Amino acid sequence: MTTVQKIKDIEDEMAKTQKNKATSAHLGILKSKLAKLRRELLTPTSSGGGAGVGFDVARTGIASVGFVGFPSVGKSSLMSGLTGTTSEVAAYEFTTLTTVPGTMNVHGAKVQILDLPGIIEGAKDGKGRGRQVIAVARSCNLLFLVLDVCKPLGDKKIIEDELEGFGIRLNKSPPNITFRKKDKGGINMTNTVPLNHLDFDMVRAILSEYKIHNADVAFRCDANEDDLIDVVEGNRIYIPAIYVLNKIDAISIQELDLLYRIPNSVPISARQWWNIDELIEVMWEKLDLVRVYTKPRGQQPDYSSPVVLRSHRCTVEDFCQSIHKDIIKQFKYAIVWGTSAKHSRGHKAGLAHRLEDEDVLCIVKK
Ligand SMILES: Nc1nc2c(ncn2[C@@H]2O[C@H](COP(=O)(O)OP(=O)(O)OP(=O)(O)O)[C@@H](O)[C@H]2O)c(=O)[nH]1
Ligand SMILES: [K+]
Ligand SMILES: [Mg+2]
Repeated sequence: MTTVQKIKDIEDEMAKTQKNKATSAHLGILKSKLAKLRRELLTPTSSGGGAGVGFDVARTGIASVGFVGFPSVGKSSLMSGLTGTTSEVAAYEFTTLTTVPGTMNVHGAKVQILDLPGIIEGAKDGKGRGRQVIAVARSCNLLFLVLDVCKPLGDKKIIEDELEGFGIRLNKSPPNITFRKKDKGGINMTNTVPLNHLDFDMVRAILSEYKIHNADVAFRCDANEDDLIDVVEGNRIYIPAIYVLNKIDAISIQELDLLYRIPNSVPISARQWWNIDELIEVMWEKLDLVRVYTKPRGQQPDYSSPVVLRSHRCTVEDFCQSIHKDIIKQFKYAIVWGTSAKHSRGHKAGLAHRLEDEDVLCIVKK
């Protein structure tokens, strides 16, 4: 039996099993089995998995945004308009067959855009080029899930399931669970908040499915079995996503009003180039980048070309590293102006100081 068939069998069994107190541990075990099989699919082999020919492209820019969606929803139309790169647009499905890279400037930051082939239901299990597409998506800093407004909700669910099945978690942060394997002592479970979805038996059942019989598990969030499996599996990727609802030129104002209720969504028309400003604003927020303007001593700051950092690595040291590795050796102190500075005259800071968006920085050398 192939891995895909095994997955299908377990999914069928889960669908047949009623969810209640008596079956919850059994369902937890099935979910763990499913997670393990999906990991097998993810692991690159000679016959597939990973990114493939035409899918690996050179990475440029401070961040990359992948366009994922069903065929012909308008991914290439949007990507061509944003980047000025030509990615073929046509009325037939599967026009785009590989990763097509382009770059755009978002508020001073150079961002790479990756146009991808359309995916279909079953993509994660090897249908179409789905696995290659999703493998590229896993490596992006932000995803645009492009949907056709004429059928957004059904498509949204299918695409989310495809990505979830491949270990991608959208607009979510890692569950606050710490998990440590031990040599002996059994399973020791603690929680700082009430647990409404898990009890000791379920936790033990899930862990034993992973042949883990001795471990400390500490829950600091109201986790469910999926969260626990994610932590045990450990290869989950948490990526912010924007639902780009395209082709609003084809619907009425009333229908548009309803669409605005979908969280993390931006309705646009790539054809008419409507509401692209809002899309770029939301994109900028989700990218969570930090622009730092350099000020040479005794001169005005250079506002034309900021040094752009990612928000989890934005100390003065990260700033120096991103310019040149030798700057650290000559570094004496920095003077910072902006929201991270304690006073407006300029704040003397060391390498560990965390910078904020639009700070101005002057490096004083030894
Ligand atoms: N009405 C309307 N049509 C659009 C819009 N954007 C794209 N289209 C049309 O939708 C069709 C598909 O556009 P593409 O940009 O090729 O779509 P894609 O998602 O890249 O398609 P694949 O590469 O085949 O997956 C083309 O005929 C476009 O002209 C839009 O905003 N409104
Ligand atoms: K197309
Ligand atoms: Mg395309």
